[in-house]
Amino acid sequence: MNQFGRLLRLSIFGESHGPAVGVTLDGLPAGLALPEEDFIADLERRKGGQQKGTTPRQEEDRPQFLSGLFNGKTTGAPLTMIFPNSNTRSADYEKIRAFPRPGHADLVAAQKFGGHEDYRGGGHFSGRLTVCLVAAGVIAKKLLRGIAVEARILEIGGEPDIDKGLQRAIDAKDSVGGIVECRVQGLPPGAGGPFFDSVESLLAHAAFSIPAIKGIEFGAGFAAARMFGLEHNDAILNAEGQTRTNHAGGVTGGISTGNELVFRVAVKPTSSTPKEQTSWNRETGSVEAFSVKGRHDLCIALRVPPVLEAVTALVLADLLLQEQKIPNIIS
Ligand SMILES: Cc1cc2nc3c(=O)[nH]c(=O)nc-3n(C[C@H](O)[C@H](O)[C@H](O)COP(=O)(O)O)c2cc1C
Ligand SMILES: C=C(O[C@@H]1CC(C(=O)O)=C[C@@H](OP(=O)(O)O)[C@H]1O)C(=O)O
Repeated sequence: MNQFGRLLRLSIFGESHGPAVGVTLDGLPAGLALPEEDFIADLERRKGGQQKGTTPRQEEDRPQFLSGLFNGKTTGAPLTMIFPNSNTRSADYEKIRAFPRPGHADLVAAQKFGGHEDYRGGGHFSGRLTVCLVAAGVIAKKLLRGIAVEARILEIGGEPDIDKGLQRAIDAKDSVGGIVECRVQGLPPGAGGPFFDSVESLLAHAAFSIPAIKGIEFGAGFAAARMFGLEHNDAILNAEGQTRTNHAGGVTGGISTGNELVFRVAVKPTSSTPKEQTSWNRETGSVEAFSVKGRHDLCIALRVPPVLEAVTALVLADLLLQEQKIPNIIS
């Protein structure tokens, strides 16, 4: 159930206000060096509290290795890392327990799990678990030698000037969404398959596993629907499949073309907006006004780039393992 990947299998576990969140990666090649300092850059990029508009909740976010690592290198056995939760404020959630937050998982979780779910901090649904994805992504990036995966924010609240987009939300005392683009350079042609394991299918599957992602498009994406064929076709320039334009975003027939892989995701505005809103009160049974108090990201998109890079790297590493382009033992 809570597993993703074919040869490189990822599972994540834990709750935002439980003792820890964690990740197990199975199928990793043996002999891959994993010094702790190699995790720091991406984990720091994901951390909250570093910039305006992100949660002030501060966690250390350093991996603790429980298995799969010996003498600083992967053993080939399942690798498990955990990230303790130490800065939780669960009382915030007791106060609004009567009100399932619109746009958050509170109500669906209660419906599905009958009230047994850990609702504190969004429990297992929380963006907190993306620390696990980022750590696993650091390892996947190491497997992608010569391939660069980079994501950046394209706009916040429809505004390409990110600071301006964010300031509008701060002034409005409301949350805001955004668009994040991911580009991959150096991906060889031949990864992916025509149907269920198309590069787009797998990346979409992985991207939608990030909480708050509501849309994805590859290359020209939805704009392709408004083009004529001649405009959209990417003229092929040589036997390597290099093309003059890249409306396909680096994938045709579900298979990587060797051109740059380009896709964008839509990140919704944080449901836990500071604004007063209404919800069905599960104690009184009536619809009432309430507001969320707590330490929330005003703009989740600010935190998404390293997470998107991570899931992208995981998908591509899995596909390249299948293509036998990554060895089973790293020497
Ligand atoms: C890095 C990250 C941080 C997030 N921070 C918050 C937050 O502070 N408050 C909140 O309500 N939702 C936050 N979310 C989004 C919720 O986790 C998400 O909306 C919720 O689990 C419901 O899932 P859905 O939006 O995919 O439907 C965050 C998501 C990510 C990826
Ligand atoms: C803890 C993180 O983000 C959390 C994601 C989140 C949510 O609802 O997704 C809600 C907030 O949780 P809390 O109310 O416990 O502060 C964020 O802080 C993190 O990203 O490490």
